[in-house]
Amino acid sequence: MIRFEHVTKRFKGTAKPALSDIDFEVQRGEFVFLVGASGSGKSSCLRLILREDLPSSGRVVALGRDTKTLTSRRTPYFRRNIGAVFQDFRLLQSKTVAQNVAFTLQVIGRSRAFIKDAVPEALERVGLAEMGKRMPHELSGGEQQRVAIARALVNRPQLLLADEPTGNLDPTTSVDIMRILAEVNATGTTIVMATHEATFVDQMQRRVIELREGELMRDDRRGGYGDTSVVQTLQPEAERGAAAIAALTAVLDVQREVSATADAQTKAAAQRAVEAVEEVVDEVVHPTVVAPPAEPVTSVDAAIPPAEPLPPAEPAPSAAPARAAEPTREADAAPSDASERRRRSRRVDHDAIGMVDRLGLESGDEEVGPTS
Ligand SMILES: Nc1ncnc2c1ncn2[C@@H]1O[C@H](COP(=O)(O)OP(=O)(O)OP(=O)(O)O)[C@@H](O)[C@H]1O
Repeated sequence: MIRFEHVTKRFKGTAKPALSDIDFEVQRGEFVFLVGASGSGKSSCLRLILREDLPSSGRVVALGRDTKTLTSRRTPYFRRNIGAVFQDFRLLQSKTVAQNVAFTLQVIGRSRAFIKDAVPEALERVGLAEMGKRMPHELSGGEQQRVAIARALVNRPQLLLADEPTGNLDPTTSVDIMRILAEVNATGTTIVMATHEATFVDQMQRRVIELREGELMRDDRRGGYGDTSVVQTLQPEAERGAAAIAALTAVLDVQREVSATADAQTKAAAQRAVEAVEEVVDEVVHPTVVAPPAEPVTSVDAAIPPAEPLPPAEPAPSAAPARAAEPTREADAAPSDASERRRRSRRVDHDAIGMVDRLGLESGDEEVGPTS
């Protein structure tokens, strides 16, 4: 799904690279936390995956595409398979909740029938089924982030990138967001999330990649935020059943398209296909699916079940010697002025350049889909 091969990223006018010789691989269906102090290179990693930047050396392969050989013209198509969520939500303030979610689909030319089904479905998924007509400023921060997640998911991306999605939220609201992300991951979407939130990282026990000053310090299959265990790079195994769930997601997509256009016989065939895949998925992955809590979430501990226990991992044959000795709790500190300025300028860029530029193409351009 994602592969970094000896990736170094240097920015003009900086003495030290933002990323130095980074190597890791993310498999389909994984949930990966990127942790590290402010300035350690987390956002740079996400920008490389989204092809908002290119590596200075090394290779970034995402969804089967080498981002260096992907042309700018085809990049918008590539990005359609990647949802992105940011700390500052980035909603279009002049549009309603439903219009925000629909906008991405309109930009990429989805049919009206598809949009009509997909938008309420996405809002329902994040618990905002009743709020489609509200304006963003009428929502709480947590609700705005849920809209942003619905928007990121509405086109059923294979990969969701989240850059500190709970950074502007209080702890209880953050729990809601993490629960939604855990549920999204349980339905097969790969998630890479940059975060400073030690609590969630410790509690969820997912894979943790730790960066420090642009270097990869730790890659733990089931890590905590401040884990100081021996540093090693592990080859992750495929998450159980993730491929099957991804297959279901794909079939449901087809079914939704079909139900908008096809005749009764085709619809019935699509329905049978869904049921067959659902059966397989249920058998294969049922134990790993995260069930939403029956009660409203009241505490961090009760909210997000940790990942299932793993069979003992084989030691990595080429385990690197320990480079990390200390947890990076300093990441909790407020971001520097420079970092805040950068964050703001990125936001302005996104709003100004707009989703149309990110995702839209001229008519007649060729579709570029993922190859893996
Ligand atoms: N466009 C840029 N030009 C110059 N330097 C940059 C640029 N973007 C990032 N950097 C530098 O690269 C390093 C890594 O930055 P990055 O934003 O990836 O860190 P981060 O871990 O995401 O930090 P934060 O948690 O504060 O968002 C920092 O030293 C930063 O100043």
